[in-house]
Amino acid sequence: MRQPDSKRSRKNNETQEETDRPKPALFQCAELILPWLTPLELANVSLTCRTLHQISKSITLSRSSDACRAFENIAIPFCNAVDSHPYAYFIYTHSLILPSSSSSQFQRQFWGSNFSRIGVESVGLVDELGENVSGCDCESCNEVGDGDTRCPCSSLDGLDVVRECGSSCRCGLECGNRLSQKRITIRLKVVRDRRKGWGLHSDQLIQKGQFVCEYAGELLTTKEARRQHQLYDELACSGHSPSALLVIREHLPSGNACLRINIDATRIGNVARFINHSCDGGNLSTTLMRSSGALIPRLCFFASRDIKEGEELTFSYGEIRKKSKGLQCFCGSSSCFGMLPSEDT
Ligand SMILES: C[S@@+](CC[C@H](N)C(=O)[O-])C[C@H]1O[C@@H](n2cnc3c(N)ncnc32)[C@H](O)[C@@H]1O
Repeated sequence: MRQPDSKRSRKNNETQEETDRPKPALFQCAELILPWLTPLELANVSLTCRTLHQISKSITLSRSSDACRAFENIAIPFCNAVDSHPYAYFIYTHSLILPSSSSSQFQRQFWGSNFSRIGVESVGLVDELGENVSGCDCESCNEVGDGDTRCPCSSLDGLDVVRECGSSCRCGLECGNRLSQKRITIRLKVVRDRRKGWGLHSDQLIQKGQFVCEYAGELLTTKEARRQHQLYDELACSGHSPSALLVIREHLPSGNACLRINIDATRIGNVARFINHSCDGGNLSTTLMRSSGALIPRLCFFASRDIKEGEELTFSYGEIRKKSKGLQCFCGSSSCFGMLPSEDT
């Protein structure tokens, strides 16, 4: 039934007044402070009164809508149809970080509010005349302008490391040889599975060879990694959240030595920390990329075949050798070994 005009305009005025009315101080403070809280702190605060309960609810909703805390170009939502976990809590970084910087800088991170969407960084560069500059013009490169990947920086370094332009090149992020530095551009989602926990899924068709994401997290020394590994094993036995400590070995060109890289994304990482293992090698290939001027290579994921929208993204965590105790594997592939690979195997 249509409302009489006078009644409708009174209602509109009331709604407008409600929007214009200054929010109570408690409300304003809560909107600023609550997004900094951990899930447990948020749950405790939400029990104290109805207003804080409402704000906590909207923060939880906002957190579950973007696992990346607005640090990536696109939002990557959590989807859970199997239990009551709305999201997984971790501190977001889109690149590798040293533990020394993480300890002081990343104790807390703002996450979950209507105004938490920060400006997306532009990757386009302009020259002094305001023209768009594109293509590779790094110092070691004679070809300027076409932006393809023929720059000498892209030649293979040693055995398995691919080189990209980096801080020692004059080019910017628009360079065609910085494919893996442009952050995530593919639509993804983090989906809950009853047995494997969270997993990363594609939310669009991904073509074979496309860059998906890098494995970001804290770089640990081997001694620290061994200590953390032991701790995570103990925590896993008592039912704690899964860990995301990855060990990679780069074979050095001499062939006599290898560089061990330990990336721990358990506390601080990006969405790659949700990629589960598959015994058949999965649909992602891993490549070590070294940016020109950087000492440590980055571990990057590429589609090893065309991946359909909705498919889970997986890769092999490593070789499986016999071990009496370990986590059960639920990859579901016909070649499933029954157990997850582990550093100690
Ligand atoms: C890097 S995390 C992957 C994300 C994790 N599923 C989560 O919920 O955060 C690695 C952990 O995921 C679980 N996982 C990964 N692949 C699995 C598989 N094929 N079967 C069972 N659990 C798996 C294990 O608990 C493992 O320690």
